[in-house]
Amino acid sequence: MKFPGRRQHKHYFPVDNKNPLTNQINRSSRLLRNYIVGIDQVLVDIEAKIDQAFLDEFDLQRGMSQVISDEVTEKLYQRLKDENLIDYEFAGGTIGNTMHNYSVLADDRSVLLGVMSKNIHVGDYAYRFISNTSSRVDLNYLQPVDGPIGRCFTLIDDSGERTFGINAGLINRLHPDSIDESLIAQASALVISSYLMRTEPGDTMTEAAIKAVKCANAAGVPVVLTLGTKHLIEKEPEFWRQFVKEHVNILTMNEEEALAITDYSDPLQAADKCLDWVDMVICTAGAEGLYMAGYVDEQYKRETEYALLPGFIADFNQYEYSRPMLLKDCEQPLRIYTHIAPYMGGPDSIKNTNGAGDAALAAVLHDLSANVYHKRNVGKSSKHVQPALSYSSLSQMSKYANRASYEVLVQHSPRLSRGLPEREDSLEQAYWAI
Ligand SMILES: Nc1ncnc2c1ncn2[C@@H]1O[C@H](COP(=O)(O)OP(=O)(O)OP(=O)(O)O)[C@@H](O)[C@H]1O
Ligand SMILES: O=c1[nH]cnc2c1ncn2[C@@H]1O[C@H](CO)[C@@H](O)[C@H]1O
Repeated sequence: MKFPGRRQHKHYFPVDNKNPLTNQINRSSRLLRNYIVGIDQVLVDIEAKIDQAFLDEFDLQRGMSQVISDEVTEKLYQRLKDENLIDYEFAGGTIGNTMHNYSVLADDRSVLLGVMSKNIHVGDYAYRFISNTSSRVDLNYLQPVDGPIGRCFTLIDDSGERTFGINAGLINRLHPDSIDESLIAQASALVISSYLMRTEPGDTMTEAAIKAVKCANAAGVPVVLTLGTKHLIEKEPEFWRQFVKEHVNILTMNEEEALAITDYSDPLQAADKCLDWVDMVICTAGAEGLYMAGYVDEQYKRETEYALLPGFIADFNQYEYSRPMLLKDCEQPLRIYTHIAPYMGGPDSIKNTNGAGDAALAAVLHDLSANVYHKRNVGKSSKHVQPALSYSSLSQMSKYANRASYEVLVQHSPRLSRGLPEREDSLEQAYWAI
């Protein structure tokens, strides 16, 4: 497992130095591995450039992720083909992307739960999904189904706004019996999305997801929820508040979803509100960058060396150098916050923002699982006197998340094709130093 950049010696791992006293990871003994689990509606993205008239013709609401019938799907697909509008067809799904990106960044195992067609033919969607997914993503637990996986028409208009049309296939047929409880209980995190609750009568996905969540809660495995799309939250904000409060440890959202669940349009204020319900919050805010919020016990707080920032909470970044903790592990909890502007001010030209938030989450998951990995293998390290949730500080994680998002913005696909460079040619070493 590697992090990008060169960390200062005491923060850097794996450790180059082979001195057995300073490096307790003995490379000749077998290291204890860890993994994360995600559940998704297994989808292939079909991306095309369209205009408003196209959306109107197919009765699609701009900016939304909406389910479309087989009949509409066939007409829509035919139109895209006839007019040569399709840019690419590639594995997608918000959690599928996150697991893939995590495995690419961490060069380590993640497990994806969902369905997969029993009969696969070269070139079909199921084939494409598998062949566009990192070999580090363990697909052995997918539940076979007698029919197609889903298709997600990712329709991009001139302003860059994307509208999703989902042809569900059998994506919501994941059965609770396919949730292996011991797999979940031993994971470093369980990652789900609000989309898993958008099902039709007869579907079993929601039940399966709830089973996995309850199992993770009982085993003390952090549950990570990504809010998916604001419209789902706007429909039932109270349900989501309750769900998040009862079951979720880490909440990820963009500023629109944050507004839908908290009623606050200021991402910092919204993140702060969410700390009433969860242990850690990641709120992406497009061109404004990224906010993170969490808890630390008073005795472990660390002051930032950056300038203090004004905002809804004055000097909100004061303790951003602290490593976040679960609220239950804090004797005297202190709320900590950080903000980071887009990496290098954002790319000169954005190819596509689709999946930028998924990539940020993948980076945070890498940091979280690195902490579990290190704790399992070097349990006596002074690093683990503090029962922290992550390996790095809130500030450091936000840099990593931001860097991963940038990589997605400058390519067409929401999935990374390689890890991040260990050294950044374009950056001072100091960017990664703390
Ligand atoms: N217009 C932009 N300019 C610069 N950076 C951007 C821009 N849009 C996004 N980013 C970067 O990407 C990150 C995530 O963006 P965004 O808030 O759009 O995610 P999202 O809406 O959750 O994406 P998705 O749901 O597609 O994964 C931001 O924190 C920022 O670093
Ligand atoms: O209903 C859905 N379920 C699962 N994933 C979805 C849904 N709608 C859109 N995306 C996925 O979100 C990713 C970008 O974050 C896209 O790749 C798309 O596949």
